[in-house]
Amino acid sequence: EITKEQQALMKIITDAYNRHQIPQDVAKKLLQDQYSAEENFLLLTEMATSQVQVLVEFTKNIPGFLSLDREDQIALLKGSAVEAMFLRSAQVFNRKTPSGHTEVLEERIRKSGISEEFITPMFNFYKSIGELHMVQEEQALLTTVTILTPDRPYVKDQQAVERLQETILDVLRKLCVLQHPQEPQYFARLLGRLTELRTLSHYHTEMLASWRMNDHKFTPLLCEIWDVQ
Ligand SMILES: O=C(O)c1ccc2nc(N3C[C@H]4CCC[C@@H](C3)[C@@H]4OCc3c(-c4c(Cl)cccc4Cl)noc3C3CC3)sc2c1
Repeated sequence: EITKEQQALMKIITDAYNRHQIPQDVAKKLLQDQYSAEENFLLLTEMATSQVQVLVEFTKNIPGFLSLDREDQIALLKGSAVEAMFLRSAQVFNRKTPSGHTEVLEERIRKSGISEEFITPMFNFYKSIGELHMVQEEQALLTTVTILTPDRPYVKDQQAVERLQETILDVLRKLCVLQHPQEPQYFARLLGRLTELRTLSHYHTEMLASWRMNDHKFTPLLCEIWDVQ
């Protein structure tokens, strides 16, 4: 039911998704021993910066993305970065063999000056993603669907983005039927997570504002992608 070219498309995207990861020496920094709120924030800033770089590289491998209008490419990246990073980091929290980073990452996030009202929905999301037991192809395609959301702010040619997104949604829908035959609603559940991601993205804007109120500094790349400072 999945055509040859859909198989090829899925392979390109999944291979790119697996190839572009945070370098292990950066991830390892989570394990170093300072645990002050300041130290945690600095570490999380460094990791977010590294993850944005990884995200930009991954996006270049989405077939058709580089053919979009240049400014639209930027608008899609800016509009989806937080959501894509939530999806990517959900993997860390839901790994079968916890890489030891899981606990320390949670610890550092909980103690980095983020208010409880954002921590709760954040970890509920991580849990709800875990319950889906997505295969890596589903994770890669779902992240791609999130990046190719046509109605992000400042996107001019929404039709062009919609065409790309629909191509990916078609493959994802078929893959869900194949991977979860006992659960016909699985694809709908996956798309429901995208709604949850939009809510988290709004919380994230408030998280940034409260960090800034406490005079926290971000890196130039984070300032650019999140329009802060
Ligand atoms: O492959 C691994 O082993 C591995 C291990 C740890 C790890 N941590 C990663 N993070 C840590 C952090 C949480 C997930 C997204 C970002 C990357 C990073 O974001 C921190 C962050 C966030 C953020 C948080 Cl706290 C949660 C979810 C998403 C984001 Cl963008 N917002 O602002 C910030 C910076 C403080 C400015 S990727 C990763 C991979």
